Amino acid sequence: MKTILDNIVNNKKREVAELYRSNPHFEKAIQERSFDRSIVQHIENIHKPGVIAEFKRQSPSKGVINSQSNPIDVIQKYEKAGAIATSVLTDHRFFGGSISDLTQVRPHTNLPILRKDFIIDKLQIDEAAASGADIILLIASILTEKEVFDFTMHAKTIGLNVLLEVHDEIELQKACSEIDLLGINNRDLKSFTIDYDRSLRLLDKIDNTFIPISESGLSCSSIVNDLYQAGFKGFLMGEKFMKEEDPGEACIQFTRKLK
Ligand SMILES: O=C(O)c1ccccc1NCC(=O)[C@H](O)[C@H](O)COP(=O)(O)O
Repeated sequence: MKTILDNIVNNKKREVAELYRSNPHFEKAIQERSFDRSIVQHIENIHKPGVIAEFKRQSPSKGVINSQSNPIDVIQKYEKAGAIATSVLTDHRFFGGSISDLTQVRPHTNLPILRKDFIIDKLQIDEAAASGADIILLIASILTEKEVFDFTMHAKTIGLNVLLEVHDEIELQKACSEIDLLGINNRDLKSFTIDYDRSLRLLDKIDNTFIPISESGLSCSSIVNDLYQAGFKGFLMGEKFMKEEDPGEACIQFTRKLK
């Protein structure tokens, strides 16, 4: 039986084919990119949990989360809250986002921006760089080890940081030394169940050259503080903020409780 993730990837293949057909020219925008927003430096300079606050309108697991908020307003408040980076979901069909959300917010924030999407082709990496992203997400479960390596090298060549998302030890074996951030997803992308202990169990197995990030289903400051004490540096959080009428304010309130 097909999972949601299979459907997302199949749809992504159609979108990538369409992108190729449109014959985009990303080279100039890539050459003109500025390289002043490294999440690696940000994360090493703060001495508390680093929140990567996400702009997310809807999701396969929760349906519509927030259809009202404006990405610029939200992300400016995320910055005020002290987030170390922001994540912008650019998938339209399943998450209600778009690449124009990314291009829109770029001039209005100094935060490093993660393009949160399902990357299956190098052209999407070029598109991310040309549209203002500083970081891309690679999801180990939908890529081969070779693709993880090739896409990472390509992203690094054009000045992007790479967050590799894994869910178990088998996926962890696809990591290559050039990635910057290693994300452990607490959400099982097949069943959508959340298990924070997954982060803790896998943490010991992570090479200490990677910056460990705990992703998804995080809503409680005490859990984030505990995961930070255990060794996680960054925390990718979307729904906790986006389900509120004022997501930026929710982020401000949340980050005050981190230590
Ligand atoms: O969020 C989902 O339902 C989802 C389903 C299938 C694939 C990916 C999915 N989420 C993408 C994400 O990475 C999350 O938006 C991100 O980790 C933040 O999670 P949360 O704090 O639980 O909104």
